[in-house]
Amino acid sequence: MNIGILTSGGDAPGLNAVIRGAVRKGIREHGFIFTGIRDGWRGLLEDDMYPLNEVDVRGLSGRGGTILGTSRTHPYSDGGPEQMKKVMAERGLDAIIAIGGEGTLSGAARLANDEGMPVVGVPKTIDNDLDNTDYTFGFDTAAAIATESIDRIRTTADSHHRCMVIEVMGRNVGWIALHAGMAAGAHAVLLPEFPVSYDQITAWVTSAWDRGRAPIVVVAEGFVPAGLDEAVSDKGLDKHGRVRLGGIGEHLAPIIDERTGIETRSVVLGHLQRGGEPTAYDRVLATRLGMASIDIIAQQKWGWMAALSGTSITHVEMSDAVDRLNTVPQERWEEIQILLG
Ligand SMILES: Nc1ncnc2c1ncn2[C@@H]1O[C@H](COP(=O)(O)OP(=O)(O)O)[C@@H](O)[C@H]1O
Ligand SMILES: O=P(O)(O)OC[C@H]1O[C@](O)(COP(=O)(O)O)[C@@H](O)[C@@H]1O
Ligand SMILES: [Mg+2]
Repeated sequence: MNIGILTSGGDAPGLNAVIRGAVRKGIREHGFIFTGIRDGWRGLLEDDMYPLNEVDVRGLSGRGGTILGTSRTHPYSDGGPEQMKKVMAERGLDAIIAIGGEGTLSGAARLANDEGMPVVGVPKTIDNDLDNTDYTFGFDTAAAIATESIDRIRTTADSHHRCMVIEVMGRNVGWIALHAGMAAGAHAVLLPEFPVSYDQITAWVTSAWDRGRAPIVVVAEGFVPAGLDEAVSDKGLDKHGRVRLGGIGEHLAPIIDERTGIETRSVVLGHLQRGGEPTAYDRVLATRLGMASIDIIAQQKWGWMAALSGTSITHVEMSDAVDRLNTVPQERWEEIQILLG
């Protein structure tokens, strides 16, 4: 079999480890050959691809980014499934491994289930917003980078007796904010799932200040202050029409400053959270998921993806994983509140 591999959506540390795991296992166990498709669905629509062999994936488990490149190109644009089928036939591709988040896998599920295409998936995202898999690779690395950044910001906050607001990624879920906030000992943690009033934020900041601490506020980019209808975003749309989140940190800092009298600054961690080497946890998870995608192909389970359940790698239907977002549950929110303020 000739297997095409593509990476789509925002990059996540561990993508290269998936590619290496899949290619190694596919070649060694099944004698498959591989084709690297550039920049997600764009490469499949535009026939931009190249042969991928064992030498190409050498030493990749710890390398950040994706050697294949990525994009947010929609699979139903520019000729859509019919064009992809034509390219696959010309190239002799027998199956596609799509490595992506909820957007990419929604597309992959449609291509497999509605168009009859031989597509399987591997879940990735720093946001950890995919259902039916316990954790996605990239999340552990992003939470670790955010934690280290908050630790660093704390020393400057302490020195200047300031409040610092740190805005982290995550789109409409608060996993990165929750884990980094808990790991770094933040005094306020603000998640998209649970609106919080300015009064409550002010109370947490003041309580930390009154104990002699420089208050640390971690806010997820998708957080919606109580009373507002939608996330505070000042960045408009990306070139594919998707809302670009970000701006809540800059929104909150002057409000906290004015209400508490504590000098307040905000920092946006941004793409730093996605860059560089994956943690050991993400390397192992990504490698195992990549290898499992080969089992799914060997069993011709089109429309399925590899997933993590506890410590085991399982196979689940992609459509189930994208049905709903994996949001932070109420009990995790209640759990962290005892630590705030
Ligand atoms: N329901 C859908 N069906 C088909 N394609 C989709 C769907 N939702 C999103 N996409 C495509 O997948 C791309 C990647 O999704 P995005 O959310 O940006 O990244 P990720 O795959 O990491 O979640 C989007 O830009 C869009 O082109
Ligand atoms: O890289 P961009 O296009 O600025 O997008 C930023 C978004 O990508 C992410 O880093 C990852 O999102 P996806 O997994 O959906 O690609 C989000 O946390 C963030 O909102
Ligand atoms: Mg997404």
